[in-house]
Amino acid sequence: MYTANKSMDSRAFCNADGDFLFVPQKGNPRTCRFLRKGFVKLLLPSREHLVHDRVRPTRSGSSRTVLLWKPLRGLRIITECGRLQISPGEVAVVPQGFRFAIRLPDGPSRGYVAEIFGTHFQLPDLGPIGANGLAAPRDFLVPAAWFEHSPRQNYTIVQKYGGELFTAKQDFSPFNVVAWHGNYVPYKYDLSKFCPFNTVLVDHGDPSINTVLTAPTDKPGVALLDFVIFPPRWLVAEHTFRPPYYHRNCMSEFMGLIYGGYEAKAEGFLPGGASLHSCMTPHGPDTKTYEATIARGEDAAPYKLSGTMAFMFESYLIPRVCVWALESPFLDHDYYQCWIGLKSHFGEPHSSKGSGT
Ligand SMILES: O=C(O)Cc1cc(O)ccc1O
Ligand SMILES: [Fe+2]
Repeated sequence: MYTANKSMDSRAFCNADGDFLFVPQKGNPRTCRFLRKGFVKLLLPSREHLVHDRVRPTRSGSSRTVLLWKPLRGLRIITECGRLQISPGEVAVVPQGFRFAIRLPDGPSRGYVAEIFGTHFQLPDLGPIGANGLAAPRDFLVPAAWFEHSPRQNYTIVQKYGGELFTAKQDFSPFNVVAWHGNYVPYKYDLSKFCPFNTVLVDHGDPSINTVLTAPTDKPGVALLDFVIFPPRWLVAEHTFRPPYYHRNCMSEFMGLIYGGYEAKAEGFLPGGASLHSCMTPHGPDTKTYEATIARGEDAAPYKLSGTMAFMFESYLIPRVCVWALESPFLDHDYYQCWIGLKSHFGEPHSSKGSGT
């Protein structure tokens, strides 16, 4: 997880070890007001970026809708191939070996980063889904060539190699590539473009159905890293406990929340926070979510989860939690409390005479 309050100036980073996946969660909110909905639509990739949507009284006594748009700018990533601007709700991949600098055009930023070694991200096989669905290749955007011309004194390149950081000085900008072609390149993706699939009758599908990008291993079914999202979608399953099931997983699950709430946690899991359920650690919805779901009963109508974007980094490798995280004052020592009070809603088995069951 990162926080940043200063742009990289005369400084670039290069990861010789692996690829980075950036998931910005928050930038400096700038509130803009537009009274004409049509205008807003032109500017916004999706409604999910509308943080507030309120009805305000006007002087004449009638009320009108005021849309408050918070663009929540995230990061400007300058790479040797050009520049990528990513806001919360978008993600970017900078593959191994690219030099890049991060600028904060709108002030401090915070978010999540995953690093993978030994392979690269790719789209998951769609299997029986066929040709179309989930993340479409056309929505992955690559930068246009951009370069800095003027000489730069004392430019520092920080190179991560074998887990250590090395620095080198040079008197020119590394962003001096005037044109490029090829397919090994940084890219970005807007998560609101994702086309989610979900059960339309019964049962709860595995979250792997919402894999945006995967870094596969040579063992089918387990990934070095799956980047999975939990986007806005309809829940319609009948005779089904619709939230995530209670489970243990052979992979480890690191989850973050970009905005909104997460369907399995009524309390405690906030945007910008994270949870880690290591391999084989049992987990599932908190007591409040469980009780609310049971109370809705068997005949719950179709229901839309909206205004939310959670994600999971899921890996077959066992993550080691660093000292910084373990000693963080923000560590939730009481996390287990979210399951206190879970109780069975099963009744006594019906005794029907002579049935023997
Ligand atoms: O644990 C979690 O909240 C993530 C998750 C979501 C889901 O819908 C099914 C399985 C799963 O691990
Ligand atoms: Fe899980």
